[in-house]
Amino acid sequence: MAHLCFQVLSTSFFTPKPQIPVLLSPGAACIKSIHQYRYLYLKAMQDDKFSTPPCDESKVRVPHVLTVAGSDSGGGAGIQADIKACAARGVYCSTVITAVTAQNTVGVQGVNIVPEDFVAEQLRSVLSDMPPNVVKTGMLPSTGIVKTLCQSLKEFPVQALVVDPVMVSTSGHTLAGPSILDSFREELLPMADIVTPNLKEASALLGGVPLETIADMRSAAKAIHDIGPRNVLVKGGDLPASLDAVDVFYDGNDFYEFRSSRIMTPNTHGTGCTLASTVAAELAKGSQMLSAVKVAKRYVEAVLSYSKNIAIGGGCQGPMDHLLKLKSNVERRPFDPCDLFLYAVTDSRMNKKWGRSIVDAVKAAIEGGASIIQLREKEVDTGDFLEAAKACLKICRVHGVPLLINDRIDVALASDADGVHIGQSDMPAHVARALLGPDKIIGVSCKTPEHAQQAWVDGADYIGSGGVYPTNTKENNKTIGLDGLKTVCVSSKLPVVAIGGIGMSNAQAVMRLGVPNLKGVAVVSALFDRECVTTETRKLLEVLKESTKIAN
Ligand SMILES: Cc1ncc(COP(=O)(O)OP(=O)(O)O)c(N)n1
Ligand SMILES: Cc1ncsc1CCOP(=O)(O)O
Ligand SMILES: [Mg+2]
Repeated sequence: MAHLCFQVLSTSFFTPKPQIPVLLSPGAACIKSIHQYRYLYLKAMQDDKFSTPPCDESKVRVPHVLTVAGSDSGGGAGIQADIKACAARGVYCSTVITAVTAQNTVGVQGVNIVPEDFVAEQLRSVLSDMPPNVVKTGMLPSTGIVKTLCQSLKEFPVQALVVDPVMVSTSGHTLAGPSILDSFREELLPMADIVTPNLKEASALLGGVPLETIADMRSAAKAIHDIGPRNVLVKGGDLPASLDAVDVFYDGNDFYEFRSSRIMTPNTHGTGCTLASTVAAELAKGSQMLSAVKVAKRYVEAVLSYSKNIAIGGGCQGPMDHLLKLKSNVERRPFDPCDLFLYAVTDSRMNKKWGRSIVDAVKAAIEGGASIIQLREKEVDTGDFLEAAKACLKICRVHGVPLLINDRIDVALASDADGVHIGQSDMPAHVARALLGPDKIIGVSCKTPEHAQQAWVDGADYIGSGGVYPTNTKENNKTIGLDGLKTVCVSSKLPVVAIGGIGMSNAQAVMRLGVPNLKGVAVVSALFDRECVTTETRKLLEVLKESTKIAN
């Protein structure tokens, strides 16, 4: 079969030259007309038309998808979905707009087709200057636009072409009429690396055959494959009476069925565009087709599940919300140094001694008025630590109390805790920052002004300074005393919390040091090595409040 005559040699898309498709078959001439653009690609490689401009070695090539699609004013589908999906998958996305639609969650109110020559001009602008790895197409509303696109791709071949044959909107509005079907079949599909029709689109491409079963979807995938694309994904979301969502993938040799449980939500607008863009994004990053499709399916499922209850618009077709990863950070309230006022730090040995769980210890400290919690669980298995962190996080979120994890950045990431506290012998704070991103809280233990300066440079949010007084909780820990604490506070650009041997009897002495950036005390044994955590926390809170009254 024609498409088997090509093999990709290089798998890295970050080398200065694009991938090189190689004609394997001696009968290569027979495929020239079908995959003409790849032939031209090869020729262009030989002519060295593709040599990239001399580039600075220090510059990083980013995977890049060009989407050729319509704009959706509602932001759920089309160009807007494509940009969001690519961004969420870490891929640069450029855009050629073929139509501007007025639409919302109720339906499509209007469509304004961009003149063919202006689509051509946009294509030329992008393809001639910033060649994408992959082109993904969505709404192509006229035969002229389809032909213009095919012509441009012959002139500027790309590594892969993903065709989402958009025809009808989710609300039932025709976005590309039957007149484009011939140009799809004759020109665009034979150039495609994958085409991703839903049931209606697959049926339309095949002249209106009814598609009602998975067996029908397989036959359709095969029949569409015969038109020329290298791979076909027939999406079965609209399959009647099926509980699972089943998609059928056919690569010309084998069929694969992707099943996922149906997510009951009205917010499905943009699913098709998102799936195709994610396939394109994964291909641009260097994935093979099958794994790109698998990742895209999983991603769409995750976004659907995340968006299932969001309320945008009054209609019955709500959009998906792609940037789920960023979302949890946006919703979290930013770190306030005043949170350090009464910092409760748990201890696994003390919890064991008093027969309480980590979750019970945290509940009690919050009830007593702790303003921030740290799970300092040195002896707990990772799995148990993670479960405890997730459970504590639920409680902390309800009460608006930040939850930090001691030492374990992996547990903080996996539980989505608010941050970490790390010491001088842990991972450097700038590495923790790179792993945790800009929004998580990072605290660093500092005994000297030099430590404090480095913590600030590294992007920490606060420093913990001590041990102020001798303590049995941390072995071999040098005591810095009130003088050492004051020296660190005076030099620190970050807010400071004092730690080490602090309790009811000495908390006022610490707070009365009178250095403005000393924001509170962090306490382990005076809260947790006691029978009633709530009572001790309450009492300490009163002492601290008293000290601020006296200071003011
Ligand atoms: C608020 C606060 N300050 C200091 C520490 C001590 O952290 P570290 O130096 O990493 O020692 P361990 O707690 O890991 O034994 C802290 N945990 N919290
Ligand atoms: C973790 C830590 N870091 C410096 S001192 C210390 C122990 C604090 O525990 P306690 O409040 O029981 O003295
Ligand atoms: Mg530590």
